[in-house]
Amino acid sequence: MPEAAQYILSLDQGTTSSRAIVFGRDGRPVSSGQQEFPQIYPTPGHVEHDPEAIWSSQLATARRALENGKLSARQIVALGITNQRETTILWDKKTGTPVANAIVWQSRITAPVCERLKKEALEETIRQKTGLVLDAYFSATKIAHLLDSITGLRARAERGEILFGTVDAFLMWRLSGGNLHVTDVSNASRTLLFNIHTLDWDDELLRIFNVPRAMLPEVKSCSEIYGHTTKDLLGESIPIAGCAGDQQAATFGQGCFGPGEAKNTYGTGCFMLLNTGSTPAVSKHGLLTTIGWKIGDTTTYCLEGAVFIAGAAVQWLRDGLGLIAKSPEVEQLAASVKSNDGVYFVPAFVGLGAPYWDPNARGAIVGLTRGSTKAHFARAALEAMAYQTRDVLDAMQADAGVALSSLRVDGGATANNLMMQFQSDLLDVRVLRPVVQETTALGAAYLAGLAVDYWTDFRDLTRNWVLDREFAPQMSIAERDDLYSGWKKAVKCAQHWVD
Ligand SMILES: Nc1ncnc2c1ncn2[C@@H]1O[C@H](COP(=O)(O)OP(=O)(O)O)[C@@H](O)[C@H]1O
Ligand SMILES: O=P(O)(O)OC[C@H](O)CO
Repeated sequence: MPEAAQYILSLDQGTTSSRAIVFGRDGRPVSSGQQEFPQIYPTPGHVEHDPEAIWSSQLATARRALENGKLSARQIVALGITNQRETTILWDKKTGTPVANAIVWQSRITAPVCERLKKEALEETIRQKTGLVLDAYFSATKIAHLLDSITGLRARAERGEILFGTVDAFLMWRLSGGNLHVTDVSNASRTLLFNIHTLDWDDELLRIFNVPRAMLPEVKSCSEIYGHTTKDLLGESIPIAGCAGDQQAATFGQGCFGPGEAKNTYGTGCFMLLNTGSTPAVSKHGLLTTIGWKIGDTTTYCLEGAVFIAGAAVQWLRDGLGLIAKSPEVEQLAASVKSNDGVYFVPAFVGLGAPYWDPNARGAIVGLTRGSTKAHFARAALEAMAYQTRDVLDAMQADAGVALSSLRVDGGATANNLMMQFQSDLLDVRVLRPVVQETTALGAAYLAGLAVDYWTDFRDLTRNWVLDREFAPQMSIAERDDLYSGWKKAVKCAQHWVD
C-alpha cells in the first residue's frame, strides 16, 4: 500500500475566530475548520474572552480540519500554533481551570495604571529593554490587574499555584494535558516583561509591573519540538513543533525572511511588520521593536506598526449599525459612491495605537453633510484601514531611511479589491496579494515543519509564495495629498477625547 501523504496542522487562534488549517509541502491549504466565538464587552473600552470558548473552538476546528480533509491524525507530522498576542490568561496549575476571563489585547482597562507608571518616568527603561511603549495593549498590566482584583490570587501566584500565559501558552498547556508551560520569544516579546536583548524575563520589569516570576512560562524558540498533544484530543499524539504570535507568523508565512521585507495584515486590526535582521532597530516615530522569530540560535527582529481597529470597523457597520448583513457587502456599498465626499471615520474605539499611542482617543465620524449616506460610512470605514496603514508606513520609512516599493498584504479584509486599490493609490506603492492569504497559519506551519524537517530551509518556503493579484498606484499626487491631509485633520478630532 502506498504511504499516506503527510501534512502539517496549524492552529490559528485569532481575536474573533479560531481556525485550523492543514497544509501540504507546497504551502497550500488542504482542508480547514473555522469557528467564531463570543466577544465580551463588560464596560466601554474593556474586552474579554472566555478561555474555555477559546479552547473549545480551537479544538473543534482542529478536529473539523481533519474531518473535512478525510485525514487521519497519523498523517499530521507536526502541529504549529499561532495566536492573537498579548491577550492574558491566568489559570490554576493544579486543575488547569482559568481563574477569570482572558483580558484581550484591545482592552483599555489598565490604561490608568499605565498613566500612573508614565508619571514615574519609567518609560525609557521599559522601552529600552522591551522595545515596546508603555500601553495597556501589552500583557504586564493585565496580569497585575487580575492578580489585584481577585482576592488571594497574588499570594497564590507567588506560591507558584497560578500560571500566566498568552493564548499560545494556554493552548500548549491544554494540548499537552498540562505537561507544557511554555511560550515562544515572539509572544514573550509582547508582554512588557521580556528583555529582547537578553532573551529572558527581566527582574527589573517584573518589579515595575509587580508580576511574580513563578507564574511565567518557559521561553523557547519558535521552531522546535516543545512536546506532544495527548492522544485523546486528535486520535494520535502529535509533536507541537512551531509557535509564534500571529503577526510574526504572518511575516514568516509571507516569506519576509530578509531585512527590508515587510507585510501588512488586515484583520481585526492592521499590523505592519518590517524585518530588520539580527539587530533590534529603535523607532523614533512611534513604532515597536519586536522579536520576529528565533530559529536555532538566530533571532530576527522586526519593526512593527500596530493599528487596533481595521476590519473591526466593518464588523461594527455590520453588528453595531446594521448597515450590512455580511462583511464583504461593504465593498459594493462603498463602491456606490465615487469618493468619500469629505467624510472620514477614525475608528479609535479603543484609543489609537501606532504611531499616535493615544489611549484617550475615541471613534469619530467627521465631514458629514446632508448628502451623506450609509455608502459614505462604508467607504470611510474602508479608507480608514488605508489611511492608518499610511500613517504606519510613513513612520516605518522614516525609521528605516528607505522607501518601500511594494508591500505584501494578507488577512480577511484584503479580499476587498476596492480597499486594496485605494491602499496602493494612497501609499504610492505596489500592493501584492498572494494566492494563499492564510499566511498567519502558514507561518506557524512553516515553523513547525522546519523543526521536523518537513521543509528543509527558507528556499523551500520562498518557492511557495505565489502572487494572486497586484494593485498598482493610479492616483494623482494632488488627490493623494488632499485625501491624506483630510485624514490627518480627522485624527486630530478623535485624539485626547476622554478626559
Ligand atoms: N470583504 C471585506 N471587506 C472589508 N473587511 C472585511 C471583508 N471581509 C472580512 N473583513 C473584515 O476582516 C476581519 C476578519 O479578518 P481575519 O483576518 O479573519 O481577522 P482576525 O484574524 O483578526 O480575526 C473582520 O474584521 C471583517 O470585518
Ligand atoms: O487576531 P488578530 O489577527 O486581530 O491579531 C491580533 C494581534 O495579535 C494583536 O496584537
